[in-house]
Amino acid sequence: MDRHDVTELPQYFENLKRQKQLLRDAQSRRGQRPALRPRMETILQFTMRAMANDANGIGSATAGGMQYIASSFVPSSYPPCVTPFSELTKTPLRGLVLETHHRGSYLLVRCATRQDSMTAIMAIVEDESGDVVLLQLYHQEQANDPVENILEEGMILVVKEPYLKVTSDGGFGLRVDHVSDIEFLSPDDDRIPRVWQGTSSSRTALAWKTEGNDFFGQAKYRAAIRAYTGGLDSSPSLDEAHAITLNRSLAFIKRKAFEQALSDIDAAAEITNPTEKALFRKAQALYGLQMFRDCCQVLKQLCLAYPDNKSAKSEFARAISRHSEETQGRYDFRKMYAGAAKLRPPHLDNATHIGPVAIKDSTISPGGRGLFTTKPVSAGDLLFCEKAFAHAHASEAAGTTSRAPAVTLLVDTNSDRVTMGTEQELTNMIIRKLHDNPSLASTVTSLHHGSYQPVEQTSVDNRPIIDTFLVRRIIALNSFGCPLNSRQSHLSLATKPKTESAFYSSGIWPKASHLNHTCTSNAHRSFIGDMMIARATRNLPAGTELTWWYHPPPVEPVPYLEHQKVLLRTWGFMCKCALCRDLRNTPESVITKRKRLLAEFRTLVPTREGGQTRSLVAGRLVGVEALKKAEGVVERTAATYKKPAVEVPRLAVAGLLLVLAREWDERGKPLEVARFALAALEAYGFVVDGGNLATGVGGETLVVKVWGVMVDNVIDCWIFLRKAYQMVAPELVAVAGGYAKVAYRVCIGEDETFDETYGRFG
Ligand SMILES: C[S@@+](CC[C@H](N)C(=O)[O-])C[C@H]1O[C@@H](n2cnc3c(N)ncnc32)[C@H](O)[C@@H]1O
Repeated sequence: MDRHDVTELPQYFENLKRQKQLLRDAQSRRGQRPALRPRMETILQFTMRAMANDANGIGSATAGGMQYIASSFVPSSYPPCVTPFSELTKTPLRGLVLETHHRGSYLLVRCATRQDSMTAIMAIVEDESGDVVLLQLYHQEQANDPVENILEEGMILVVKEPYLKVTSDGGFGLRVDHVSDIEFLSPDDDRIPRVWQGTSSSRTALAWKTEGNDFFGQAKYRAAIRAYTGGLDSSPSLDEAHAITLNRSLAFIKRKAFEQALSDIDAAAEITNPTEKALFRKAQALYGLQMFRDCCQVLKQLCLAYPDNKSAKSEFARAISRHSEETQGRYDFRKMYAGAAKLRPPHLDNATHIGPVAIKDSTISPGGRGLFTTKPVSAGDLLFCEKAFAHAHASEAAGTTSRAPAVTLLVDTNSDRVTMGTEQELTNMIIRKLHDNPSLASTVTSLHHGSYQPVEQTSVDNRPIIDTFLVRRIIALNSFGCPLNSRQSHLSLATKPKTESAFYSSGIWPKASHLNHTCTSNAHRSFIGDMMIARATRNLPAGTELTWWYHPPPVEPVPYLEHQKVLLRTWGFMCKCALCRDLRNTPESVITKRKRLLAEFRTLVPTREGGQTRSLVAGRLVGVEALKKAEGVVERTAATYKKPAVEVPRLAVAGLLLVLAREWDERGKPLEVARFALAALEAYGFVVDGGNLATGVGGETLVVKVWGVMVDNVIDCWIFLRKAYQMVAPELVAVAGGYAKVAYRVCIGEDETFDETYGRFG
């Protein structure tokens, strides 16, 4: 939904074809025994390449000052290991064959080099015989963490059910796609062979704690957690266990592993009554999990027991604000804009509010679910305002600063799609969040995943199992591309030569994922940072299934199948809404005629994008004669539609009528402006009573009887009307302004900035 699908662009389609050929070539080597390469040579070569990559900035978003677009290839999906470790058999590297998942086996390896990171985190690893191979870990963490490496020389790992994959350069490496298929061993793990054992096993709990604190001080939270865990495994005294557990809880909080933090805090509370520090951390973890009511309770307890604790008081106030957003749906939108402008990534400190909606069996998606109203709502009403479960931001500076996540070209041979954006980063974020907070798993895994068959087991050896390919599939079918904020996108429509309808930033909003598609739509989404705001576009009775479009309905005349192609390829369905049904019954000759008329209109009134953008070519003046002719062209276009616009909106015609309204506005002709703006609204499917200045306005009212398709242009229609009435029918100004404000609220998400954008009136 609003993501950059570039599959059809020739260069990317070629890329997809090439990757599929590589895949076939690789698979033809399945079962071959690889020729392992000499140890020292492999290590040296890898280390030198990693150093060269460091020097060139590869692995960060910039390479040599140029924008660096990483490319990632998704292999054929395979399930994660679900077998307990005790039932796996150890295999040496020499026991592995190419392109094979070694089910029932595990490898014990030690990192023989530092890490290098591209889209995967890589290092050379060795087994106990000293044989070496390239290890490629996918989806472990954000690949560009400047502080902490995932792989360090000397680290010992278990690779479950190893997969020796042929790489694109014809070599091979151990590829790990599922985070649960890898286990990082602590230095005193008894699975570590004697030859690899260091001196650590004799360390005291206190020594581990000190090491953990040192790592914590350097913001190396993973390492700190490993050290604290070492301390807890080294027979600590009760006091030591309490201190280490609480320290580890803070390291978990820093890594946003809130559930693990909570379980540590609860464990510490079993040793002694919760301390001030413990209560504070509990509140932090609950806040992180967005459990604001529970968080408020803990903070209340803390404030009562420790009245001098100022941080507790301010945290309490913050948690109360979130709780009231959550329950009442009232937001400080200006503060949200300020947050989105300042924070990078623009992840706002706001709560989700779910309004009058509920999930039920869909009336549109056969066998699927949908989102329905639970009470009557009016156009502009808030349906929900949802915080992203995960949101990957491609900053305005994507590819220009080392910390800006690069846009990734993702080539997926499972779905035959090539996308450009932040899907890769989003996948990593979701996997990490689920891994660290397993109880959140079903929020994501219950989302629609088409025909993908995930493993049923959710944990093994007390660790969560996360199926990367399931997450990928869910992202492909449910994620949304999003702007930094919808107001900015709306404003830029006035100046940009081309309307931007796809975005590089992306996210998953679980509630929003339940809306099905129609081109006519009765709900609209907008964004501020990682918050999605969904509003009704029409007055709807209780029990109405809510829909919006995944892919915008065509504003240019296109044949039926061309419009369905994207829906079918990306989401696996064909739309049967009124617009699509009408298009299916429209003969090709009529489409051709509409195209011809549109071209004629463009020669008469040359707009930047044929009438679909909100601004005209600067400095051009169209003669009145041409406008009259253009009007005739629009009339002839409208005559090609059989059904009334209220049943089948005429989006292409509406855009052209708005262009004419704008032209007459520039010439200061209010009667014409009102005529064309109202005609444009009608073409969008609105039924408006009154307001037509040409037919006389004395004492007339202006009422929307039926709401039509809600696009940014609708705001303009009402703004033009307001302006026209200001000149000749002041009694209608406030009404037109009120409708403009509703349209603005729907399309932008809020109406607090309406006056700022369109000026006061009246
Ligand atoms: C984001 S999910 C929407 C919720 C989904 N129906 C569910 O059961 O969870 C997208 C999927 O819903 C189905 N879908 C959405 N709109 C549809 C429509 N107009 N007709 C048929 N299926 C639709 C398709 O299977 C699509 O891949």
